[in-house]
Amino acid sequence: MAVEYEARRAGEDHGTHGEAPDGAPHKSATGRAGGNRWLGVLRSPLGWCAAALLLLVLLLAVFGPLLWSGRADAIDTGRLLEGPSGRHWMGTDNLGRDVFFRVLVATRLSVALALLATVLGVVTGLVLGVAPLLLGRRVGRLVTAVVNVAVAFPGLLLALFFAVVFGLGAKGAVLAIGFAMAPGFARLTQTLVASVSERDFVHAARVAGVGDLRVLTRHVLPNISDPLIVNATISAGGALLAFSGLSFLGLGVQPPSYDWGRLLGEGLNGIYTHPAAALAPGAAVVIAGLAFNLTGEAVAKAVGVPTAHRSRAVRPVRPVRPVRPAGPSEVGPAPAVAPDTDGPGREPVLSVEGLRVSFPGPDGPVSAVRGVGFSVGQGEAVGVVGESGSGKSLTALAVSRLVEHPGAVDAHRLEFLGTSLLDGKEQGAATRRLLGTSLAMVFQDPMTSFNPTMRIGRQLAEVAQQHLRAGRREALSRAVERLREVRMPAAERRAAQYPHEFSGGMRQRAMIALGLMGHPRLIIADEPTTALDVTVQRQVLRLLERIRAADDVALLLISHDINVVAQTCDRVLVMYAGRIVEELPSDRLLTAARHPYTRALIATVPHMDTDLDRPLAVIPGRPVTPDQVPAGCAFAARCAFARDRCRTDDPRLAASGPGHRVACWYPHTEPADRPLDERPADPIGEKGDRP
Ligand SMILES: Nc1ncnc2c1ncn2[C@@H]1O[C@H](COP(=O)(O)OP(=O)(O)OP(=O)(O)O)[C@@H](O)[C@H]1O
Repeated sequence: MAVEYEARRAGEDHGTHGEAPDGAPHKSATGRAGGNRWLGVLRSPLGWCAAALLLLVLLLAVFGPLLWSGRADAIDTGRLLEGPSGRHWMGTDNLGRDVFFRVLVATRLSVALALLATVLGVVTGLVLGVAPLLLGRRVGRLVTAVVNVAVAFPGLLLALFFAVVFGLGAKGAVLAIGFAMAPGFARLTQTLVASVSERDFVHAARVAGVGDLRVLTRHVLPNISDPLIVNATISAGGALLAFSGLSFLGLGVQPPSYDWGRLLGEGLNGIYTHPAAALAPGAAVVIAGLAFNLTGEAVAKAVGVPTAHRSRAVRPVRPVRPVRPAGPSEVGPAPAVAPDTDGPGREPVLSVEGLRVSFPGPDGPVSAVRGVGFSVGQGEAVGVVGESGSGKSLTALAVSRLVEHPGAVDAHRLEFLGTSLLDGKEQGAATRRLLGTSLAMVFQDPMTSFNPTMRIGRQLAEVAQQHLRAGRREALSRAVERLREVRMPAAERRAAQYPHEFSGGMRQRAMIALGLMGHPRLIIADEPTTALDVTVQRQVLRLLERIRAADDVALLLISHDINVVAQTCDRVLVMYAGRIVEELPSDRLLTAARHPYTRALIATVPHMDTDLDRPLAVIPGRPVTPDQVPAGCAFAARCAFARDRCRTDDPRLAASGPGHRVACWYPHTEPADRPLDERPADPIGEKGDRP
C-alpha cells in the first residue's frame, strides 16, 4: 500500500519526460524509439512474464464467473472438507463445494475490489497532491501537513482504522484501503509536481498568463504521468494483498460473496487436515499480486522510471506556489534606493525601486536581492552583469512574478507599463493578461523551456488562445507566422514537432517566438545564449536585436558575458551581492567604469592584448553569499582599494555623471587601461547585419 517510488529521478527525468539524461528524447507521443522500447521490454523475461500473468488474471476475472459459477456454488454434502482428488483438484470446503473453482470464480471480485480501491486511492492522492498548487499557500500547507502525518502511519494500520470507521463489508474495505493508500500517493504527487513546477516551461506558461488549473492539466500532469501510472499499477498489487488481509480477518467481503481473502480464512480452519483449501487462494493472491507488480516494473522499465527496487532516495516535498509579493512584515523594510534615470526621453516600460527578494534562513529572512532600483525605457536594451550568485536571475524572476514560495518579493515600486505588480491585485486576470501579452521571457536552457509532451505549435498557440481569445486554428496559424518571423525553416512542419526534435538554437528561437505571440513591450532574456555554441549565440542575439529595433521592444539582457552586454545593450547594470553597484552607458563600460568591481570584472575578460603566457586575471576571494553579507561595502574584502570606511559604512548608489551611478566610497577617477578601440571582436557578428 505504501507508495514505493523513487521520486527524485522520476521528478527530474520525468519532469521532462521526453528527455534522457543526455538530452535525447525517451518519450515522444509519436517516437519510434518509444515504440521500440516497449517492444524490447515485452520481449524481455520481465516483460513477457508480466504480460502473461496479467492476461491470465484478467481473463479469469472476466470469464471465471461466467464459466464456473455453477460448479463453484454446487453443494455436495457427501463430500465435506475432502482433500485433493481427481474430481476436486484442491478439495472441497465445509459445504462440499469445489475449492479450485471457487478460487477461479473469486478472481473477479478480488481483482475488481482491489482495482476500485486503487482508483480511489490514486484519485484522492492526486487531489491532495495537487492541492498546494491550486488552493493557495495556507490551505496547501495544511494539506501537506495532514499528508505528512498520514504518511507516517503504517498503511495496514490506517486500513484497519478506516475499516472500523467505514464498517464491515466490501464497501467499507474499498474505502478503507483507498484512503489508506491516498497519503503515500499524495506525497509522491506533491514531490513530482514540485519538481516539474520549477521547470522553465512551467515558468514560461505562467509568464504567458496560463492559469493554475491549466498549468496543472497541460504542463504538469502530462509530465509526471509516467511515474504515477507505474506507481498506481504496483499499488494495485498492494491493494489486492491488503484486501485479502481484511477479508481474511472478516472485515472485508461478507458471505455469501467471497473473494480470495475469505476463501483463505475458510481454508485455514482445515489447514492441518487438507492444506490445499488454504494454499489455493493463497497462491492466487501471490500470482495476481505478482502480475500487478511485474507489470508496474515492466512499465517502469519501458518509460525509464526507476522503482523502489533500484533506488529509494526521495526528495523532500516542497510545495510550489505562484509568487505573491510579500508584505513588508515578512521581509523587513527595504532601503530606499533611488531609481535610475530612464533612457533619455524614453517612456519607462519597467520601473523598479527598492526591490528585495528574501528567503527564510535559520535566523530570519535572508535577502538575496537587497534593494535594487532601475528602470527600462521603451525600446531600450539594458544589460545586467555580475558574478554567479549576484542576484541577476532573481531580479528578473521577481519582475516576472516567478519567484517561488518560500521566496518573498517586496519593493517600493514594481511597475510594468504603469501597472503595479505589488498592489495586491497581482493575481488578477487583467495583470496576468498584461504580463502574458506584453512580457516575454527567454530562459537559459532551451531544452527545459518547453513542455516536452506538447507540440511546439500548440505551446505557442496556447498564448493566443488564452489572451487574444483566438480560436484553435487561428492561434495555430499565428504560431506558424511567429515561427517564420524568427526565421524558423519549414515553420509549418516545425510547429507540428515536439521540442526534442529541435536543435538548441531552434528551441531558443521558438522560445522567442513564444514571447512574440502577444505584443511584447519587454523581453527578459536570462543568459539566453549560454547553452549555445558561438555561431548560434550570434544568431539568437541578432534576432533579439532585430525584434527590438523593429518593434521598439525593450530588452533586459542578463549575461555573464560582459562583451555581449557591452555590444548589445544601451546601458549596463553591474550587480554584486544582491545590489546594483554601478550603472553606466555601455559604450563607456570598458573605459569609464568607476567601481573597482566593474573594473575587476572587465579585467577577467581576455582581449587582443592579453598575454596568453600569463594566467588570466581573476577576482581574488569569493563572492559573498546572501546570508553572510558583511557590514560596509560587500566587495571590500576582495577590493585592492578598500580603506577602513569601506569595511564599516555601506556606500549607496549615487549619481556620478550623466547616466552613471556608482556605489563606492572611493571610485576610480582615472580612465580605464583599456581604450574602446581595443575591445575584442564583435561577439554578435557583423554589425552590418543589424537593422
Ligand atoms: N530558491 C532559493 N532559495 C534560497 N536562495 C536562493 C534561491 N534562489 C536563489 N537563491 C540565492 O540567491 C542568490 C542570487 O541568485 P541568482 O540566481 O539570482 O544569481 P545569479 O546572479 O543569477 O547567478 P547565475 O549567474 O549563476 O545564474 C544566490 O546566492 C542564490 O544562492
